[in-house]
Amino acid sequence: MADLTDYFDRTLGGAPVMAILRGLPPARTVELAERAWDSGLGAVEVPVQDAEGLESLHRTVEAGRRRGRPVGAGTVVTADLVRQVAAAGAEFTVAPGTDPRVAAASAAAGLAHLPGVATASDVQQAVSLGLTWVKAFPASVLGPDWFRAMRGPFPRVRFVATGGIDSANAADYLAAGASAVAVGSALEDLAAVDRLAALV
Ligand SMILES: O=C[C@H](O)COP(=O)(O)O
Repeated sequence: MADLTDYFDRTLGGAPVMAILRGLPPARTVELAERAWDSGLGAVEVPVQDAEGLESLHRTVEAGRRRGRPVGAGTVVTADLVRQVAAAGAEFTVAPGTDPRVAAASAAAGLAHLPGVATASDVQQAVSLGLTWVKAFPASVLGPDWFRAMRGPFPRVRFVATGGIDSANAADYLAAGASAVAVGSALEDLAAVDRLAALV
C-alpha cells in the first residue's frame, strides 16, 4: 500500500490553499478547478453529496490528469462512498467529522484522508488513527484563537482551516497556526482566487 503519511505535506505544505468546489454543475466545477490550478492553489476538493457531485468529481479528475494535478473528494461520510470516489480517481478523501470506518476505508483504497475536527477529543481521535492532517471545521466559528490553543497539546498536527474562510481572513488563520486553509463559497469571486493565490 502507498505510504500516505506525507501526502498532504506534499500537496498543501508548499501551497497552503485548497479549493472546495461544492454544489456546482460539472462544467463550472472544472472551470473553477482550472482557475485554481492556474493560480497555483495546492489542491482541489470536490464534495460528493449527490450524483451531480460524483459527476463533477469524475470530470475534474479527468481535467486534473491532463495537467498532472490531484483531485480529492469531499463530504465522504461512508466506506461505500470511499470506494465510489476511489473508482472515480480521487487521490484523497475529506470528511466533515472523524470516523474510523471512513479513515480505514480510505487507507484500504490507497487514499489519503483528511478528517473533520472541532474539539480536542476529535483531534486526539484523529491522531490515534495515525492521521496528521485534519480539517478544522467550521473554522470561522472556532476562530483563530482555537488554532493557537490547539498548537499546545497537538504541536505535530497540521490543521486545515475550513468553513467561512475568504481572502480577507485566510492570513489570520495561517498566522494563528493553521497549516493551510480551504476555501469554498468565497471562490465564486474570481478576484478572490488571485488574492488567495498570493498566500501560496
Ligand atoms: O466543507 C466545507 C465547506 O464546503 C466550505 O465552507 P465555505 O463555503 O464556507 O468555504
